[in-house]
Amino acid sequence: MADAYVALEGERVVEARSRAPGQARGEVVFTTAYTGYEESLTDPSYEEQILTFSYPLIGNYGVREERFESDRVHPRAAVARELTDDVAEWLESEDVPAVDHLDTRDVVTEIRDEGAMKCGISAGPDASEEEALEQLRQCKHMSDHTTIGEQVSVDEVEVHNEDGDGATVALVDCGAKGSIISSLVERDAVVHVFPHDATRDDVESVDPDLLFISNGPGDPVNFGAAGELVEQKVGEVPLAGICLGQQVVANALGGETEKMEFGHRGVNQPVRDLRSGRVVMTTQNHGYTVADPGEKLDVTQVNVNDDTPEGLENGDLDIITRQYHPEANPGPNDSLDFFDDVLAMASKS
Ligand SMILES: NC(=O)CC[C@H](N)C(=O)O
Repeated sequence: MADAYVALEGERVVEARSRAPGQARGEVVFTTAYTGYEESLTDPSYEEQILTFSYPLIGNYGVREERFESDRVHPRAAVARELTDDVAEWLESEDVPAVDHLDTRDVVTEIRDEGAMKCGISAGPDASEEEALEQLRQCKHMSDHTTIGEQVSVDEVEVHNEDGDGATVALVDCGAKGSIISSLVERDAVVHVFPHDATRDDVESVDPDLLFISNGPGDPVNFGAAGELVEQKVGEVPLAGICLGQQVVANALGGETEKMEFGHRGVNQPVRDLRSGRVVMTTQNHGYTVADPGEKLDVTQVNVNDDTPEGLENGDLDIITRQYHPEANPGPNDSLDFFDDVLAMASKS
């Protein structure tokens, strides 16, 4: 007998098995990544979403903290065909509901056909179809999480590699993955991590060589302070951005973003560099995209599958951004040279 229910927009309820009890709601998304469940489940960009794994067996190499991208699980719930006990116990200890033993091919197909959708989950001994539907009714659209930045950002400035010899980076934490910080630190940068609503004065107090806008969850228009900072600092200091960071930079410089039908989430998204013609495999996790880069930014890289902008640049203003995750984790390391490029830009400033 089912002890978990997944209610999808349109009020279709799918029966499942509870692996970690609780009630949850969020936009249901899927990742096609076949490894890297620890990294995905701790990626702050999944805040307020329900993460479905299209790969059928999740957890087969355990759970190790050193692979975490932040200090907690961010999706509101996890859905898989089969979750191992290790993962189920971890999610239960984090109070994050998890369900399995449902046909995830069916859920993924529905999202692909109908687009990103709201979802409600009820799991455990007290689970009911009605509760799953109630969660669904209370679910908000991702763009309506207007204060999501507060949920995922540091409260106070943190400094990494204070004695480093490299560039001074002001990283605006909109929900930064740990691997972005470690990729910069490995290149000897001194990284000052600022709250999502840092002001121009805050950032100028460290006299940065590079202003870096991190990844983060939801609609980039809800990160107004970061956008304002970009507007104020453009031309004065080199600028870099990853994922939400690319979107914030584009919006601040006269471009526009929009919600995608069902987004890109996985570790084998092909990206073509328009200058070299080279294609790299990339890690992605985004539901919004740059619809119009504006006049100041050139599209330098595109997604091979749907032509959406994957890289934006302005050589005169020293701006480089990526829609994908060059820091990988999970996923391929093919585009780690992004960090060398942005730090080279910082050192000539
Ligand atoms: N990984 C991210 O930074 C995600 C960017 C943005 N929140 C989106 O969903 O498009």
